[in-house]
Amino acid sequence: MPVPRLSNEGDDPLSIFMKPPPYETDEERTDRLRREAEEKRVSDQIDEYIKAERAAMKKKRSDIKLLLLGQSESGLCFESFSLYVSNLVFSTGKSTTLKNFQLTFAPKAWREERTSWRAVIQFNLVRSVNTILDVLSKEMLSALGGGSTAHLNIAQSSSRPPSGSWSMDALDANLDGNFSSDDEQEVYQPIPASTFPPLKFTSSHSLLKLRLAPLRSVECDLKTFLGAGSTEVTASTSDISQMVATPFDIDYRGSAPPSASLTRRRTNEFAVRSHAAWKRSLGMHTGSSKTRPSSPKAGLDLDGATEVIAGCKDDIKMLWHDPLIQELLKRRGVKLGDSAAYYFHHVDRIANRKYEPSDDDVLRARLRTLGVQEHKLVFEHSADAGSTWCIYDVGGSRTSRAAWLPFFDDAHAILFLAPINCFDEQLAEDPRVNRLQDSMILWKSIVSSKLLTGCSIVLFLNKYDLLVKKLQSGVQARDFVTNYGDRENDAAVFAKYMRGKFKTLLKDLSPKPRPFYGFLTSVIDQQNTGLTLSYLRDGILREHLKKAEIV
Ligand SMILES: Nc1nc2c(ncn2[C@@H]2O[C@H](COP(=O)(O)OP(=O)(O)OP(=O)(O)O)[C@@H](O)[C@H]2O)c(=O)[nH]1
Ligand SMILES: [Mg+2]
Repeated sequence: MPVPRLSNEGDDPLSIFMKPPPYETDEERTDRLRREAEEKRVSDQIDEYIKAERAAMKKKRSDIKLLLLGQSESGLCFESFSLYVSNLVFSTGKSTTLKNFQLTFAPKAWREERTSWRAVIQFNLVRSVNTILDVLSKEMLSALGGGSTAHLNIAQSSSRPPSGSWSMDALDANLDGNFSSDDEQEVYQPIPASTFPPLKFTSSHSLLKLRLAPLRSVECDLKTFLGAGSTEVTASTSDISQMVATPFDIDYRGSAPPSASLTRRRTNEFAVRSHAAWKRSLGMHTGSSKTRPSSPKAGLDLDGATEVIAGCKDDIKMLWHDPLIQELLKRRGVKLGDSAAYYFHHVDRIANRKYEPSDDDVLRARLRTLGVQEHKLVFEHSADAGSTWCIYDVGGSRTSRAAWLPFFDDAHAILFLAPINCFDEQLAEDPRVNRLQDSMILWKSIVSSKLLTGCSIVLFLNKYDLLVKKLQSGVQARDFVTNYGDRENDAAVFAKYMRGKFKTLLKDLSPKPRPFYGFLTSVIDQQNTGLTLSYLRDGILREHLKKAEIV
């Protein structure tokens, strides 16, 4: 049966309107066609513009902003005591977590960047060697009666009595982070020389010092090349009063917090950087060592530094494996940073002319973060290939924390790292404050912040591997955390206890109810961290989409 036509094409007003005039000349026709082509071009252009706008809006919606927060701190230099603190490093693992993000979700970009970490790893190794040489020199000098440092105990934590013990109640009373203790100098108490029998150094130690001397200038060169991140912040005692735990915790009384650009202008340390200068100098995607450029910045021949380090390989091994040196480091409580032992263990590979860093080497590398650094993570795999996350990695020292505030405004998620192994350590910046306590003060401030009400917050209780080692070495948690009571001195039990404390703080202090996500992590373990981050990515995305009412 023929379908009845509702209207004849000839009756359609649009068709009538668009119909060419009945007696059109050739010239008029050409003119009309040209006009129509032009109109179509403009119309297509508008369509394209709308399409691009839509895509940009969609992209904007899916761009997650993630802040990596947590403490870290500086070596503190009391000049009159001439302490061996040059290599003191306390951090939480924020930058290492960022590296794990790259390794897990952007492996191709990670592989291209990996070689550029070589200079940092060499610097970390050389710096540890030089710190040991400093301690050795001073000890040998004082054995000859030429110095007074043999009378100083610089141990910061486990080798001294638990003067830094704290209770959860004390935490409640000290929200501002200015925890007071009776004797701030206690950490640096002199001890009588007779406490230890003298160490008998020989001419081989003097020879080692001589043969390793070229590493001094290598350290200087690498430091110049790598920039300010290669030096730990030092603070004089006079700075202590200025350094509160949560400088961003200011009541702006209705006025807006300072913008990122304003903060950026105020001080260079607070600048947002997308890439460290040393990475730019290396062109980031450096190929083999043959094509690696010399640094234009320092006039430094990186291959020359590699040569010197390779030439010192056997002496470095000898220094590290010398039982007398190990005893000296123990007696003097020298801390070389979390990765020193790892790099010494792999010195055959690292102190080599053909050295190429492995993934693990890069995860262990230490370079202090200055201010706030922005990283664009472009996902390479899976359903969200091509989507971008903006990850802000911050410097965690108390002097850096004021720079965090402008980034709270539009953050979607915060990954907060607290080093669970440091329950027996004090801040070098302020020896009155226990490090885990400082982390909890920060956590309280973050979870109670009104600015961050809409933000998902995730906790990493990090450095769990170091906690296991510490408790196994006999350090008693109850000596430092008084409320811990008679619970077992076991890493899993202690971690569960602390996780509970962080959870309670979040539940009690959040302006609005929010779920607690708390993980025990060792972010140098790439496989487990990768799994945790995948889980986290899904969770953050789901929360984000829910808030944007996309699902
Ligand atoms: N053993 C162990 N070492 C870790 C862990 N997390 C980080 N580290 C090491 O600790 C050092 C410092 O880590 P970073 O990630 O640079 O610390 P950060 O929090 O970024 O420090 P700042 O930039 O100073 O705020 C590096 O050498 C890391 O390899 C961990 O879970 N276990
Ligand atoms: Mg960092």
